[in-house]
Amino acid sequence: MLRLTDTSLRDGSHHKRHRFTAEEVRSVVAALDEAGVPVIEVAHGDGLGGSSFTYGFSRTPEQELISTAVRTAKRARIAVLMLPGVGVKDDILVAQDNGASICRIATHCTEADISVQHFGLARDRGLETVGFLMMAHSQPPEALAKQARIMADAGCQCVYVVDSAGALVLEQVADRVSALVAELGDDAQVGFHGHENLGLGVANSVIAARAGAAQIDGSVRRFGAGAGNTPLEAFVGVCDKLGIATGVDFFAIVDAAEDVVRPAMPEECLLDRMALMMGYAGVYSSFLKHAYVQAERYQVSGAQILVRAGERKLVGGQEDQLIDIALELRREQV
Ligand SMILES: CC[C@H](O)CC(=O)C(=O)O
Ligand SMILES: [Mn+2]
Repeated sequence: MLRLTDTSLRDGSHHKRHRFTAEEVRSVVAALDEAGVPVIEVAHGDGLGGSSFTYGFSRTPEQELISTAVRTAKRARIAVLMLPGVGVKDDILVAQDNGASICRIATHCTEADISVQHFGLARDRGLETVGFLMMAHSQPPEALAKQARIMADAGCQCVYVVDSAGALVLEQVADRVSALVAELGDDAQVGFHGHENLGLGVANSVIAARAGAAQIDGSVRRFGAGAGNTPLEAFVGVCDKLGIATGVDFFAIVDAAEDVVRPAMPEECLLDRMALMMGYAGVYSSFLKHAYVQAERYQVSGAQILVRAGERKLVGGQEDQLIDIALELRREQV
């Protein structure tokens, strides 16, 4: 059975500018759990420890949201995400004390070696582990496979091809997933995390599953960064039609999307000009809200900021360079 993880309470945190309340987490977890979603990720959008001036402060401490999710879920397991350097190892331990049982460690897709001690710690503590190779469009399949090997050797049980920019197109997903499957064999599973910036989340996820991915991420109602993530309810429906078992009830997840998750969203995640630029230029989806802020502050085009961010090949953590780009555009205008 394909294992699905809903990321709306983590990736959706970017779209909501990290303003989740405990009540929203309770109602979303209850609805997804009832629909049979097996894993629900909860954390600040930028992972454990992300609440900061750089990334935006959480309205509710993330550990409180995690323990609320754990207390609410009857069957689903609660996962957390952390980026080494944004969070620290103690954050993982606190999340485990609060009941999280899956630890997802994310690095830029050329930097897997910074995750080694985190996977070691998580496995020593009995946590299930997942690795995120972010911005996977930026590296060829063979290079990604080598990075996946580093994670698997460190104790990662499933390495994800993470299309952070929503820039991968069909075969590009298949090639990357297949390369990881070939490299990892029985040592670790492979997963896929998509974004909708070119409107391909569901198609890319089907292709990933056909190429051997055993775990797929999505967010109900696309509630995620950029144009959002693969809409999980649509993906479940497509899987039903293709005969791919997910264990999730299509009708229940559609109701959850409409009646519970949508009211928790500030607005729909749009496939608009800014989102399309990210997919086209290969920009980290979580830069979207930061680009809006700098475009407004310096009165320049947000789309142009994103196009230049793609040209500069910025990676997560370089949000401040959006300010440099905005200033550059401003100087050119003057
Ligand atoms: C900041 C972490 C990032 O949002 C992880 C992720 O979901 C992605 O790279 O797509
Ligand atoms: Mn994402």
